[in-house]
Amino acid sequence: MKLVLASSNAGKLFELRELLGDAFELHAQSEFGVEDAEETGLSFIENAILKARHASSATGLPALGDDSGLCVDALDGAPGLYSARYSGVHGNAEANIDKLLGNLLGVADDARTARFVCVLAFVRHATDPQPLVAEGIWEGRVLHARRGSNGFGYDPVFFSPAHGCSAAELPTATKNRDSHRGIALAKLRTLLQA
Ligand SMILES: O=P(O)(O)OP(=O)(O)OP(=O)(O)OC[C@H]1O[C@@H](n2cnc3c(O)ncnc32)[C@H](O)[C@@H]1O
Ligand SMILES: [Mg+2]
Repeated sequence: MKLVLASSNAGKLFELRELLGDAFELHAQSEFGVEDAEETGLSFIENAILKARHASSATGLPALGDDSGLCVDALDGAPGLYSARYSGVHGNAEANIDKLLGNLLGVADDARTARFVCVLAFVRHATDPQPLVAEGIWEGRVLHARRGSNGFGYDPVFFSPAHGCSAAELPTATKNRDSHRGIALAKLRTLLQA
């Protein structure tokens, strides 16, 4: 199946291509000159659907939207929906991490609980009244300093107790198997087969 990924994030594209394998031909929206959708929703679900509809409308192809982020308990769920632009500059992972660590200065390990959330939305066409929607959650906590260099975004400061290391210290295949995105995609595949 040929489909368009409604995202400009290279990290997402890389992970989703690995996850989807050969049965899907996943094209970045940039290949068709599609600009980013306005993320005006108040939830990951709303934004994932907005993104997918926008890309499908512009390309005429089925589309996959990914809206994701890091929700930190000590910060009332921030950066959450605004994870990509937490520092004020969209997509600046270094500045986003610096701001996050600054806001958690002095917060003890057991109060640094957090989770990665990913919602994937699939639309068959731009006005599809029945988008397929799947959510994945990955529990962990925010480290005091960066560890590792794999992955993207907040991976260097996200500690996964299940793995005993940061997300950026995991090989791609392990992150993809156990991450919020990997879990959401496994659920979406089940919905696609139903
Ligand atoms: O909207 P698109 O174009 O898809 O790209 P984006 O980077 O703006 O994506 P989001 O709006 O969904 O914001 C998600 C942000 O959450 C963070 N994030 C999401 N998944 C992550 C992961 O697997 N590892 C690390 N950080 C992640 C990262 O900072 C992303 O930029
Ligand atoms: Mg975005």
